[in-house]
Amino acid sequence: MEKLRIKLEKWVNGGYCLAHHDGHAVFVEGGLPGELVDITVIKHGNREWFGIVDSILEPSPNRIPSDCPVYLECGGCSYRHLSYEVELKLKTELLTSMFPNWNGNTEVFFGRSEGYRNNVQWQVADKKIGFFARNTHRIIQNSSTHCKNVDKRLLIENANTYLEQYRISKKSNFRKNQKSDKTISLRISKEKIVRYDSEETEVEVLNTNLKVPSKGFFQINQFLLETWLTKIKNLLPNSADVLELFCGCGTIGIVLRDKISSLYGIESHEKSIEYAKFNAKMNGIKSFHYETKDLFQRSLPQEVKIYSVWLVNPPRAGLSKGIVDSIHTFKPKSVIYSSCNPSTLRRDITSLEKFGYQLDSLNLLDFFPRTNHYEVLVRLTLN
Ligand SMILES: C[S@@+](CC[C@H](N)C(=O)[O-])C[C@H]1O[C@@H](n2cnc3c(N)ncnc32)[C@H](O)[C@@H]1O
Repeated sequence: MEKLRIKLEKWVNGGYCLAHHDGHAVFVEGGLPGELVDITVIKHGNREWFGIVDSILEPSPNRIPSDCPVYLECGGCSYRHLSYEVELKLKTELLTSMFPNWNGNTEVFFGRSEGYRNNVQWQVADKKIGFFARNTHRIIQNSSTHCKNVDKRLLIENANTYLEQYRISKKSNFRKNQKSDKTISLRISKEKIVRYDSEETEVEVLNTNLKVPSKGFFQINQFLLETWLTKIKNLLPNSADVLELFCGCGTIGIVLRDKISSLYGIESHEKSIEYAKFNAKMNGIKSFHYETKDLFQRSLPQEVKIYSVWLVNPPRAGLSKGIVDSIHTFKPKSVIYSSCNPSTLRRDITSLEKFGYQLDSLNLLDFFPRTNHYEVLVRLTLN
């Protein structure tokens, strides 16, 4: 693989520093702006190359030693070589640079930067368990014991205590398990650890009990969940009539039920919708309706026009053209949009601005410390 000596210029999205070489933009991981580094080029595109830092000749004053022995080998984190404070500043700058016309205050919310993940997917291969090395199916030695992002209870040595029912507490039985499983996905359920693929999860948040089905989505940052929901609550008008798209098992609407008069929730995962109906009932709600629909396949029905607030929380792909067009057709007064992908969020905001919507709240919630990801919560209001 090609080696290069290169000066890193500036941060760009995705955890990369941008550099240039021989007419190519080079996206480098593991560096900091201003540093002179030796890199290995791991991918050559026609115009864009990707590289990873091998050694640093001129370090930045912002560089700190990584606290993870498998950092960069694993690929899960992008920012373990800078302080969390600098990381937050960087994420805020990257976000605000995507919205140059925004002149309001960008609020930044963060919680603990360690042990925040309430779920984990351990890979199993060659009688080992842990994370894959980036772009490979090779398990990194001992990686199941020292990931700092996951709740300690999910590290495999600790999870054994909780997983006795799976007979993986003894090494011999654990090996037996490895033959049948390619992954072991675990999630925290109140005080227990459960298997994501086959068991439901129980959560208590802001005086609300929720159940999440096996394989159903639930937000992963256990320390920022209440902060996020409270911020959404503050963006909602009183007695709102809400259309909740990509509603999962109903978390947002059900937790914020005191501010909502009526709600229609749509989501494609059938079991999540079953659980949303159950969760609403369990929390004493009668005026919420839920339906299973693929929001990327179908246009929205006429009856959604009665909902003046649309609450959308799509996967990374963002909103489909059908949903954006439906917003144009049905003209809700406001769209509250929470996204884990700032690029698709920006694309959708640009489309909605053409229909007369104006951004009036921009918030960064650092759901994924030490990685290049973060959640963005916005509100758009019709002029
Ligand atoms: C980011 S999650 C949000 C879930 C929920 N708002 C929450 O906070 O738990 C995105 C949700 O979109 C759902 N989803 C993915 N693709 C979909 C589609 N094509 N149509 C409808 N829902 C979809 C997923 O099942 C998931 O529950």
